[in-house]
Amino acid sequence: MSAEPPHPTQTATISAGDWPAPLAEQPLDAVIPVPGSKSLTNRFLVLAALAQDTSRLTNPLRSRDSTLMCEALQALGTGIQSGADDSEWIIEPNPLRGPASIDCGLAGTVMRFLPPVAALAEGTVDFDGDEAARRRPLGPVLEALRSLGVSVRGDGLPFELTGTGRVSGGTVYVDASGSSQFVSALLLAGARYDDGITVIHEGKPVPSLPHIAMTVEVLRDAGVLVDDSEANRWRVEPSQIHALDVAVEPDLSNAFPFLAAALIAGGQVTVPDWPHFTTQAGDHTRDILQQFGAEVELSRAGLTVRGTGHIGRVDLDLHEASELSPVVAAIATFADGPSHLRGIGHIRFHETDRLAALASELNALGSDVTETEDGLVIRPKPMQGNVFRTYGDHRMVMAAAVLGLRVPGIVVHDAGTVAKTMPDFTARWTRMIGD
Ligand SMILES: O=C(O)C1=C[C@@H](OP(=O)(O)O)[C@@H](O)[C@H](O)C1
Ligand SMILES: C=C(OP(=O)(O)O)C(=O)O
Repeated sequence: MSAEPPHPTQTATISAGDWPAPLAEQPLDAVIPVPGSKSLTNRFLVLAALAQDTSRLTNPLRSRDSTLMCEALQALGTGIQSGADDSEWIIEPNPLRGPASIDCGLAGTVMRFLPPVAALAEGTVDFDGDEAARRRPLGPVLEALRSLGVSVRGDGLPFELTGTGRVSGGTVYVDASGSSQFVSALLLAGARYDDGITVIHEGKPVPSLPHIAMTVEVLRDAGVLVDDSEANRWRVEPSQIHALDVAVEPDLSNAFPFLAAALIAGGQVTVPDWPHFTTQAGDHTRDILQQFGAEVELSRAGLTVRGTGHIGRVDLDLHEASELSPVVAAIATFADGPSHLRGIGHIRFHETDRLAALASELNALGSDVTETEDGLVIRPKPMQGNVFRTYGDHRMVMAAAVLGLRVPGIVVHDAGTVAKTMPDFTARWTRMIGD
């Protein structure tokens, strides 16, 4: 990531890495397929590395976060290759071993999911990541591993973990109010611990619960017994993990800005292959866009969103689907009155402090946005072009693209940072507008 430029007071100038967000000159009419889900791809990779036999993953996401996950698992001994064609990966589990160095980049799924896996390796594994990743919370996962007898030096990135090839397992107490990924991480590896694992959450409510439901679902599909019948308590029985042969669903959170575009620019956008049953938090897209005033139709063709010419104000609790917040905030700047986004205090520790970043960048365009303890209040005002800083956050790029549909002259700084989950986002976006 390059340094953030100051906000100019006049027309923005364009420098390397900047992307002038295109205006929508006419209503949209586009069908936009989106690549595989980050959350599913990285869970499947972890389970495949811990499985008893070779797995096949079809339509995996190819992006910075999934590449980092592959490289980390390979460093621990796992074999990962492209299959017969480019749309599949073959994953061959091997005994996990150190010494290894793991680069987590800025990926929450890598920095949280892999310490409990590395604990099963024999040898020392050191972890680090982007500068911005060092401020992302990790302590509860490392503390839980320590309570199971694993040797860990450090409380966040960078840290070092030394495994003996096995983990006793048992009950751990975790405050997962900072991230659902703390729970998912321990559950994913827990089946391979001698006594399995029981995770008990103690603290304020856990955010992003659909992501834990996703973890439970993929474990069950791999033959693992999971009890999630009680709130804030998850039990994973010790067992083998079956090899996987799975197709990854499209990433519904990455589909969200494309579908939102129909509401902002008018016309319609369809994302094909929308699953009719899914644990992805991105499925909240349907309800959110409807609340803003769009027409939403799930059919054999996929999910179609049509603009109605009206964008209504919303009062939304996004605790379950917090990764959608940046694009929701962008939509709200065009609404017919003030909107309130709640339940997302923890996104201050996502890729960046998303509440501060959104307030700063939207206000620089002329909107009136204030931060609350757990969200944002957005009072729409006329906006004009400016540099839109992205803080290494892929979802800030997506939010800026949505704004640029209607606000001329938005220059998205460091747009390449969107490669965290969608390297060809800007090309797809341009295609959607030109279609
Ligand atoms: O487990 C996962 O794949 C994710 C869980 C969520 O994290 P938080 O619980 O930290 O919000 C979500 O926001 C993130 O994008 C992906
Ligand atoms: C919060 C996000 O990512 P991560 O998996 O790095 O937590 C996100 O994708 O919005």
